[in-house]
Formats: sequence, C-alpha cells, structure tokens
Amino acid sequence: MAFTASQSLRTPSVWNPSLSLSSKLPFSSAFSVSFQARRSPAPRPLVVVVSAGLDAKPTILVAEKLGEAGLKLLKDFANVDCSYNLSPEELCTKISLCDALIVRSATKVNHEVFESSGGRLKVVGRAGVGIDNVDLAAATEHGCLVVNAPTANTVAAAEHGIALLAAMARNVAQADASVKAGKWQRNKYVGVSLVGKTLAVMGFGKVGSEVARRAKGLGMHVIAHDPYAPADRARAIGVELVSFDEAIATADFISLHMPLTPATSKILNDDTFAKMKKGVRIVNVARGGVIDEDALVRALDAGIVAQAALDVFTEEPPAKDSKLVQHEKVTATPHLGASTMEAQEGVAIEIAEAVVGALRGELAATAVNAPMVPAEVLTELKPFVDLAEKLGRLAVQLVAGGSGVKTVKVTYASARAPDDLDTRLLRAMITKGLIEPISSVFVNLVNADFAAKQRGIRITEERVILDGSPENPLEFIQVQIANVESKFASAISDSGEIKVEGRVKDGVAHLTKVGSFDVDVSLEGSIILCRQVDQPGMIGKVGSVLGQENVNVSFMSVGRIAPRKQAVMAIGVDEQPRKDTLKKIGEIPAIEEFVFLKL
Ligand SMILES: NC(=O)C1=CN([C@@H]2O[C@H](COP(=O)(O)OP(=O)(O)OC[C@H]3O[C@@H](n4cnc5c(N)ncnc54)[C@H](O)[C@@H]3O)[C@@H](O)[C@H]2O)C=CC1
Ligand SMILES: O=C(O)C(=O)COP(=O)(O)O
Repeated sequence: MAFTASQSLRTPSVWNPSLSLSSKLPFSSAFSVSFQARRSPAPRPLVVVVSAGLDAKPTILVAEKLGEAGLKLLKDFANVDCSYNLSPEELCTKISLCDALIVRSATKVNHEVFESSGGRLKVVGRAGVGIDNVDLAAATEHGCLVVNAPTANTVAAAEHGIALLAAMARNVAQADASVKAGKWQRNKYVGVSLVGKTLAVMGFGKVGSEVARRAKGLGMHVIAHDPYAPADRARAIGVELVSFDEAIATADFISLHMPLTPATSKILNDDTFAKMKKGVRIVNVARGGVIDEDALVRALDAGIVAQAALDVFTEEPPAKDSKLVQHEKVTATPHLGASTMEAQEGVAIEIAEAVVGALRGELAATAVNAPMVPAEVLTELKPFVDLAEKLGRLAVQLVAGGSGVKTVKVTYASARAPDDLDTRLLRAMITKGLIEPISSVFVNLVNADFAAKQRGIRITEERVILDGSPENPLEFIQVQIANVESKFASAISDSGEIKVEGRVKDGVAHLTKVGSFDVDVSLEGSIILCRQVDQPGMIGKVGSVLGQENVNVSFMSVGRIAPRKQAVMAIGVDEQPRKDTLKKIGEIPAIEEFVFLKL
C-alpha cells in the first residue's frame, strides 16, 4: 500500500536561517509531513538532546583556550582535560576517552575525529559562532550534538569590523609601522573619509547588523545583502536590503559577515571583483574562505580594490610569504574578532553551559545539527515523546523476524491547527523506538532521520484533525508498518498493516489499540499480548501463571470484537517472564497466539 503525504518538512520561521536545519542537516527526502511545524513566539529556541546515558563522571576535552569562568563550570560537572595545540593524530587518540569536546576555530573536527571516538563523543561545543571547522554531517551521522556559542562574541566581532574599517581608511597600521621605522610620511598616508560613503554589509545577521548600526553612527549610508534576513529587521535600523549585485556594484566599502558554507565559499572572486566600484575597500571579519584570496591580490594590484582589512584567512595562520598578507594595501590581524576579555569570558560560559546541559540530557539553546524545539512545546510534548518511542518499540517488535521495515506511517490525531503541532521530536522518538530494538545503533534527536535513511526506512506523517478543544496537543498517535508479516497476527489491521495506537492518560503513555482491537494498558514495564476466545476466567488463568512465577502484573485489559468472540488481552508486567513462563501461557487452552514485547 502507498502512504501519502503532501508537503516537505519546513523550517519554522523563528529559527535563525544560518542555523536552520535546511542548510545544516542532511535531512532525508524520505520524510514528509502533511503540515507545517509550529511557529513559536518563544524568545529562545531550545533543543532536547536525548541523554548520553552517562553513568560515571563524563570527560570533557578542551582543545583550545577557554575563559576561566567557563572552565570552572565544566570542572564542577566533569573531568576536564585542557590539552591545547594537539596534532590531528593526538586529537584522534584522545577523543576515544571523551564524552565532549570543546574547540574554537583552530581545531578541525573532521570525520576521522568522530570515527576515532568510537561512539563515545556525544557533544562538540564550538566556543564561538562559525562552525565551518566542524564536519556537521559526520557529527550527525555519529549521533553527536554540535552546540555553539552564538551570541557572546557578536559585539566583539562587530567592534573589530569597525576598528578595521576605520584603521584601513586612515592607514593606521601602515602609518604606525612607518613611524616605528623612524619615518614621518604625512603625505603618503592621507586616508579617505567614512562619512557619507556607502557600506554594503554582506550577511545581515548578528554581527552584520551590529556593524550596520555602528556604521550608521559614523554617518555612513548602509545597505545590506542577506538572502534570509527579514526586511523589517533591516528597515528598523534604517538599512536597505539589496541584491548581491547591487550591493557590490554600489558600495564604497564592503564588510563581510556571512558564514562560510558551500554557497558562500569564494563568493568574492575575479567575476565579482570585476563588478565592483573601482577603489572599493573590503573588510573581512567572517571567514577567509568567502574570498578567493588569489583573486583579491589581482584585484588589489589592478586597483579595483583600493584596500582590504582582513582578520581571517583561508589558511590560518597564513603562509609567512603570503602575497595577500604582505600586500601594502592590506591590513591584517590574526583572527582577533572574538578576542576581547569580555567576549571570551562570555563565550566560555555560554559554551560550558550548553555542553554541560547537553551531557545531562537537558535542553540546550544552541544546537546546530538538531531540530530546536521551543521550551514550552517541549514541556507540553514530553509525555507524548515517551508514548512515541514506546509505540515505535512495540510496532517493530511485532514484525516477524524483526526486520524488513521499510514503510512506516505515523498518524497524529489532534484538535490543533495543522501548523500548531511540531512533530519532529515525536518522529525522532518513533524512529528511535523502531530502530534501537533491531540494531546496535544509538538513536537520538540528532541522528534519527539519518539512521532511518541509512536503513531505507521511509516514515510518512499524517494529521487527523479532530473537533474539540485544542488544549491537549494530541489525542492519539498511531504507528503503522506496511508490507510486513507480524508475529502476532491480531496486530494486523483490517487494511493489512501492523498497527499500534496510543494515548496519554494522566500524563502516562497508554497502548489503546493493537490491530483492530481496542485495549488499554499503561506503557510501563513490558507487555504480553494474547489473542483468545473471549470467555470467563481467562484473566485469572494468565494472572495465576504469572503470579506463580513471581511476575508482577501492573495492568490488564481485554479488547474484543463481540462477547464470546475473539479478544486481545494486553497485560502489563513489571518483570520479564522466563521463557518457560511464557510457554505456560501459550499452553492455556483458548489462547490462540501471544507475544511478549519489551518496552
Ligand atoms: N573573526 C571572528 O573572530 C569572528 C567571526 N565570525 C564570523 O562571522 C560570521 C557571522 O556571525 P554572526 O553574525 O554571529 O552569524 P549569524 O548567523 O547571526 O549571521 C550570518 C548571516 O549571514 C547570512 N547569510 C547566509 N548565507 C548568506 C549569503 N550567501 N549571502 C549573504 N548572507 C548570507 C545569514 O542569513 C545570517 O543572517 C560567523 O559565521 C563567523 O564565521 C563571528 C564571530 C567572530
Ligand atoms: O566565533 C567565531 O566564529 C570566530 O571566528 C571566533 O573564533 P575564535 O573562537 O576566536 O577562534
């Protein structure tokens, strides 16, 4: 049978586009939903990380210098190994003993690092903004959460951008070197004024907008280019958003503030320099890789670019004989944008809190490779998260042979408006439930979609919109697995799929349907499902077998088609019955089939 779905997964509008899933996560095209994710007014988006399952004190490797206040937070919680300047080989060796890794921009956290961790690494904390030094796809594949510290160095980076802008325009660095060399060259270092000039801010995010604000204070005319920035945010600070071509063609100064991504790599190149106003001046506090550095040297030599002020380089540190760094029209700093006392203390605290929180399995505000779920949504969905995982677990255990699952349909029944229910978390937990019982993979919110895709499992989501009060986020969740045989034939619904359905009652997950049978058993402990001919005394017979074997029954429920016809009995048990206990149940006359399901 074919399941239908009508729309691709959308990114909620509250997300910062540069952190959005659409650009960072290798989301599977196998997933589709028939509604949009929730648009939340929450001030801080949050993400839940499935707990790393740590029993002992975790170990955190801090591979680059971090502020003291952050280190203290880390040390209060974990064993902290501060090892700076590790070679790639040393990092790979150490990482297998670490639960978390904290880096700045100098450490390359590549595929080998995740491979070498042997599955122990659960969190990578980037103590700063740019995460281009972390292989996000590899992190996701390994179920490792990546968090960054996106806010604490914004002002520092913006201030450095302005410092470079002014220093470049007035030849401060070159004149300083000249004076120190015993010269007094007042005519050589005549600069240009900033007031009245047009500044194009490329990348109107946190740093870009702070630069724009400051440049306006200097009397500059500020325009910006950012394909994802909302026009009203720009308008609010008197900045006009323009196209890339218009920005570079009209600017006297260009300041770069976009992340380094495949789309922005070498975005300034021979072609784009050729479109610029002759004599343009360029500031780069973003990433060296957004400029084709050889092309910049050519543009400087040709006089297209009058000057450049660069804090960042494709290779850091750049080669000593780098033509770009040595160019007399270039002012260079060694990636100092975030390096103020204040920013480094702030960044250290921000990243330490995020990493510790993530290791505790708590909420983290700054996940880069996982869906961010606002806090209040999470609180509301918590019992359904439990239900979702358990339904996934039950459904897959009902498959004969336990494998061959390819097509899963999840139905959410709710009175909520279609765009008012964020199900990414639920889908991830159903996926976890489906995959973990049949593999050795640890599935969490980070790698759930990836893990499903790897196994060729296609999960579609559908909404049933109910009448009634939208107060309760969900009435029930139904999980169906198509095109498989079941080891418990009664779990196959009339339409031919394995079907389980559950609800949350008084905050507790309940199984409420198996195949076409209504049952009601709380999803705690484990479950025995029996099909029998409905007749008096069955509950007592099964109960006494379990009682004799000291297996505590927590819940029992019988769902039947009609009196004295076939019925399904669901029995919740606290302990796992021994094999011969289960055999004894199977031997009870009138029991036609039974299955034991672990939650
Ligand atoms: N030199 C330094 O020490 C520092 C450098 N940075 C760099 O600055 C970058 C920006 O930082 P934030 O403003 O905090 O990040 P942000 O994420 O707030 O802003 C980045 C902006 O770039 C935009 N963008 C994405 N692709 C674009 C494209 N093709 N063209 C134009 N705009 C595009 C995004 O929509 C977003 O608004 C970071 O990614 C990092 O690489 C940040 C802090 C310190
Ligand atoms: O936050 C960023 O993106 C930066 O570039 C700062 O890098 P750093 O932490 O100073 O190595």
